[in-house]
Amino acid sequence: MNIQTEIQELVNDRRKKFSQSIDNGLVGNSGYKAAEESILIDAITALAIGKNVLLKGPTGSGKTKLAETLSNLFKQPMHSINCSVDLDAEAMLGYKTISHKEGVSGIEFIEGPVIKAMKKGHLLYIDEINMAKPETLPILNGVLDYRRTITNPFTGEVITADGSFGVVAAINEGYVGTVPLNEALKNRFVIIEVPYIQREVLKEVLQQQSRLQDPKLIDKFVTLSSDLIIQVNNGQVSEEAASIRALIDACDLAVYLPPLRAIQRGIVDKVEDERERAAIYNIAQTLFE
Ligand SMILES: Nc1ncnc2c1ncn2[C@@H]1O[C@H](COP(=O)(O)OP(=O)(O)OP(=O)(O)O)[C@@H](O)[C@H]1O
Repeated sequence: MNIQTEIQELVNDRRKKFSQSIDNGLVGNSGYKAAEESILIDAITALAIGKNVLLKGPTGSGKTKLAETLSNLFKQPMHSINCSVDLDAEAMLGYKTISHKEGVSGIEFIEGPVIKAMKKGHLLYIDEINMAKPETLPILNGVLDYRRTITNPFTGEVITADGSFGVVAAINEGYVGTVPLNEALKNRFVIIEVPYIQREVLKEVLQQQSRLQDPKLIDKFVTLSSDLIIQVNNGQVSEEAASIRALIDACDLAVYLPPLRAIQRGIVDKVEDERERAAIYNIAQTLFE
């Protein structure tokens, strides 16, 4: 068998195994539920063959949930970096500190998430990758390409990642405070789009993750979400109005408060623009009054 066929079989086996896990519900009730199966299968396949995966989607679309689900499926713990303008090499790689062991003082290096994940062959999750300053992440270029290697600038140690090391990143393009992702960085990833789930899949997620149990109310919230997504696509309201996180908040509140007030607190008031807020509230009124 030539090497290409072998790789193909490896991937097929892994896909089969994971498709079965998905079919058998091993992703679990609290796992990521995909709008289309290809999202999960492609992310699994890319990781299985050693590609870096970039999850691209709006706020509250389940990117973190998907990363956690991948970590569970691969049985690989996940180490996270949360990007911000303050992110620096120390937050990614680690830092030196004074240690006192058995009465002797010395300098110790405390490993950060990148080094830990590389050495242990775990997953590295880089959240909001486009929130970091453009000059911060290039230090990871060698980690993110075929070299899988970094020279720790604080210790001089050359680290090559364990074979099972994997990288998942998340990006929310266009969100306030983000910068366009550097091309060389983006080029090192396979892109998986993570859209908002709708209809039956959304219903399942609400049933499993929110406190709300009333099936009629859940159906109305699912319709509200579809209507909001239409408005988002028409450019009438901003993407965050359709966030599943916000919808779960509104459903949870609706167990205790009148639904319209729950929607006001959970969804409407999270949106900045006055006109958008009024548009969302009007849609909710037509469904819940
Ligand atoms: N497809 C999905 N399957 C399961 N849960 C989902 C899905 N989409 C959203 N959720 C739920 O919605 C909430 C928000 O999801 P999550 O935090 O993963 O979003 P995110 O895309 O990482 O958001 P952000 O960009 O703001 O960090 C979580 O409670 C998550 O469980």
